[in-house]
Amino acid sequence: MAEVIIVRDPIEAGSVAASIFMQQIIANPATVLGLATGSTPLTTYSALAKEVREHSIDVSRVGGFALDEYLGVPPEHPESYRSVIAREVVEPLGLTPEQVFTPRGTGPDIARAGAEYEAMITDAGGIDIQILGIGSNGHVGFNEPGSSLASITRIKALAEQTRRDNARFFGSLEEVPTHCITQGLGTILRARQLVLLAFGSSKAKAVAAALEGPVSSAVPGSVIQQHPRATVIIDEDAAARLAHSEYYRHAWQSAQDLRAVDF
Ligand SMILES: O=P(O)(O)OC[C@H]1O[C@](O)(CO)[C@@H](O)[C@@H]1O
Repeated sequence: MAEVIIVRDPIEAGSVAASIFMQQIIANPATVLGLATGSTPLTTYSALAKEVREHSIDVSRVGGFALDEYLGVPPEHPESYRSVIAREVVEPLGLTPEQVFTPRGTGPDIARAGAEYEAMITDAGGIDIQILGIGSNGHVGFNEPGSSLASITRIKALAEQTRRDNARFFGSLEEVPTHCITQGLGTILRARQLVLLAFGSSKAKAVAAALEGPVSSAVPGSVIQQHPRATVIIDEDAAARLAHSEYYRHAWQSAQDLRAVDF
């Protein structure tokens, strides 16, 4: 079972998650990060960048792999996940673009892009710590409901709900791509540590299903239950539908402990 930490707001979640990432990077300066996009990880990335600056952490050997990419969106497009990761992670953390990889969403022989990406992750020694958001329909990465629990990086169609959710990043719903390339649930489960975050009432149903429902491809986020080393950091609105929130609230103490970690 994942450790569940309920926090007051996304800022606090970001500082708790950044502490976990810092511990990992300090223990292993050649850490391979698994990187999510979307709005959820933003407070973690900015808190981590602040910690890295303030403690002059050497990140020259850190590597990174993004979870997913839109299909057919060129890397230089401002909403490609390559661009988003460059803005939100590479620049603030002081990494070079060569340290971080995103799945290829364009180019020749696109059907091979998933297998290529899997090979790149394997060659890098696997992902040490993966940050995850969860979609309002329970998706993680772009593994929409119905994705195989053993799936690897591949091309997928985006659910209509996900396209609507992500329309805010594009001019209109019509401009949101229909397909993506995403790490699979099997790829995600191979990461050595998972940190899943969720904020707001729109995520409450997905969070409850993922943490307390059956492990099922109907709720891709439920794979978190199968991981031996997973932490879930959620605000009170996202925790609102959990049946066992008293137990999880108890975990609030560990948020205090994590914040007190002295680097
Ligand atoms: O964080 P958001 O924008 O709510 O999106 C939920 C999740 O969906 C994805 O954007 C799909 O890639 C995740 O990376 C993200 O965390």
